[in-house]
Amino acid sequence: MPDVLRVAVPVPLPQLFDYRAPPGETVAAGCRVVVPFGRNKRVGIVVGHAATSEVPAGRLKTIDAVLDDAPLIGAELLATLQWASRYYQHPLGAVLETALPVGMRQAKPLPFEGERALTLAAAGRAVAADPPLRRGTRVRTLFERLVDGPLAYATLDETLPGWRDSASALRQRNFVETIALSTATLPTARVTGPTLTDEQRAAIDAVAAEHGRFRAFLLEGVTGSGKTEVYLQLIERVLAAGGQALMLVPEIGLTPQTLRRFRERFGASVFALHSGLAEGERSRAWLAAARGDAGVILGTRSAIFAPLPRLAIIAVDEEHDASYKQQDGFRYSARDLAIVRARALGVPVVLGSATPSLETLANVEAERYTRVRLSARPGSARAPTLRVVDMRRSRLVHGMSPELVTAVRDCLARGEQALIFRNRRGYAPVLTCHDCGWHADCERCAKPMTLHRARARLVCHHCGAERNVPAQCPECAAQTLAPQGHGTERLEEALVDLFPQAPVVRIDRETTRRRGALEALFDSLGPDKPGIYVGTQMLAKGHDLPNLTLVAILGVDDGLYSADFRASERLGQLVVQVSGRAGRASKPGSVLLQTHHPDHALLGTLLRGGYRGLAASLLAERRDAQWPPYAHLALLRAEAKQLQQTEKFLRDAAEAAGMPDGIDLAGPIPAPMPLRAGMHRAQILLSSAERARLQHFLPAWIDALRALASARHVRWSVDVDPIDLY
Ligand SMILES: Nc1ncnc2c1ncn2[C@@H]1O[C@H](COP(=O)(O)OP(=O)(O)OP(=O)(O)O)[C@@H](O)[C@H]1O
Ligand SMILES: [Zn+2]
Repeated sequence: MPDVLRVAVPVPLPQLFDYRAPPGETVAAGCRVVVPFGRNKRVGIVVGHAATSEVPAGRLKTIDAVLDDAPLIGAELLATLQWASRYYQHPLGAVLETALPVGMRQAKPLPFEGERALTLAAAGRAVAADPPLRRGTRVRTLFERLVDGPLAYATLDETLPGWRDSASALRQRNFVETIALSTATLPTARVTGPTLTDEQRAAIDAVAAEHGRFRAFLLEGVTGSGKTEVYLQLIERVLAAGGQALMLVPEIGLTPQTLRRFRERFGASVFALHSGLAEGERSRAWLAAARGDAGVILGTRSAIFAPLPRLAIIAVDEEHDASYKQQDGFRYSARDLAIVRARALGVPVVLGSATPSLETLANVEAERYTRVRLSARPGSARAPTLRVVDMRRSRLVHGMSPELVTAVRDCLARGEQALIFRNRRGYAPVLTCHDCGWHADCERCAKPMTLHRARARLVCHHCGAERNVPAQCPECAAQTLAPQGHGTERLEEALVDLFPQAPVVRIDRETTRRRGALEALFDSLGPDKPGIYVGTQMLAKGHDLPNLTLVAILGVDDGLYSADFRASERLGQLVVQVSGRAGRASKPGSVLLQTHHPDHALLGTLLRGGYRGLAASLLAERRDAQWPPYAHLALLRAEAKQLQQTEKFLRDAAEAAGMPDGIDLAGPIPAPMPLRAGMHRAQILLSSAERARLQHFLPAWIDALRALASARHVRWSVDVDPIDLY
């Protein structure tokens, strides 16, 4: 009778821990248990059983409590987590720590499973016909909405921003109360979708034909072609058949529109799952998924670990997006795990993008994935025209060429909206002294600090260090300190100056810090008024702005000459995605790309062949150079206070590696940013034509690294399938 439980405990140690089950009890894999751990108690997950343990019988401890009667994590999810732990070389306990919401990791009863909703209380219902509330006020609006029945908090968040203040006013008069509804009883607001285009219908049919079978699809649809509509209708079919759907998006905060569209279509069975949620809400969504109450989980990266017993389809929108890869701790790719889970479950998975990653395109080329296409925008909308503006001979106005300024003026005169894209927040990327050439650098990163003028601070965008703006040059005492270059803050100032009549809305991390700020900014300009958006890549993602017809792209030049192997791919994706915001409805859109390098090969390829042309040429380059997707990488990063410590560790690591068969080992080499936040950084890059060779090699090597004396003085990590070498 095997009575040893193998338990994963959320600690950064690679092994499982053995415990004895309480006498006479069986505890299934996937259940949470409370275990004594050192001097503390921990909540762990039972991963398996064994007949015997290496721990001597006398020292084998018994678990304190079993928290779940039935497994909280089903067999498929547990298997996926174990696979991910092995593949990404990260301890299973720590993997579980990433996968489970905090609420699930506590030795507490599970939070209640209902959905919080606001409803009229008895006093409110009594006056429902003629409420004593002034007409046209927000309080009255909220009240009137509730007359039709209870509304979930989530629905109110989507449809009545700021409703909480009105709710407290109503609560004071005992007109409303909060109740917990099971999701099944919540009224759903159903909106039907548009008539599909032939291509959309073909895409849906192709995927739906694989219901109940694993198959990976690339939904390659130009920007604005209606990919979201394809996901929505596929999910509709899955729900009708009693299944659940998992939909991953890069960042929910950036695209509140998406959540709104899902809620309109599927009502309260849609649960959002992302890091911006309060802990209680996260747990609630997670449990609703686990119990099968949630029909759709719409979430960011970590939602890939949602337990979904009836999962029947997975969709990953903007699959090329870097946010799917976690960049610290457990460095998994949610996009890749979507494939792993879909295969384990035997369900279709759809990766969608207008600018697919080269990995995914290579998988299509190798016939592992099936491509379905949306080649045009629905209705009268056309793809925008792209033109390169040569800055070399023009006299710039606040960093903008006269051509660009004219185009913005014309756009506003037509009553339309323009988007000025610059991927640099702050006022100016550098502050220099005109007399002696001094510039303000971060001492801990040896890189220029960005001037934030409104806050009157210099900020390092690499480590977050801040300081006051000096009144005079610290080197030569001249009073000639001047900002160099243009960030979004400075462009905003310039645009207000140039176009005093037009509203200018800046969208970047500074202006959207508060919850709901992004939506408020979009609302402030509204869908029809003429005006200007200026901002960073936050503006590149998924926004659907019908009156936006001009996109101006500034400052891509850094990206043209970056050393990172993925820089060209990323730049192409960014340009195409930002461009895709123009002309999405009936009016035609145009894009101006301002550069000092109009003859650069990348721009030429992009202009002539679009993203597909660029991707084909980049794939050929990667094949020649044996870079991913034609090779597989693992990166050992190390950093320490002293350079010698980093170097010593990496030399030892290289020695421990020896000369593994079929694996190229490059390094130790300095990291692209050799100094960051005061730490000296370097790395070793492993590369192999065969994934299996790396997978075979890494575990023993990592064990050896853990045992190195020099490892004690450094922070190190191994990144499997790194998306950059930064
Ligand atoms: N069949 C259709 N008929 C009419 N309008 C449609 C149809 N399908 C989608 N649309 C509309 O077209 C616009 C773009 O669709 P959607 O946002 O789904 O595109 P997308 O491919 O996801 O775009 P992107 O990748 O650029 O974010 C939306 O306003 C959507 O409502
Ligand atoms: Zn710094």
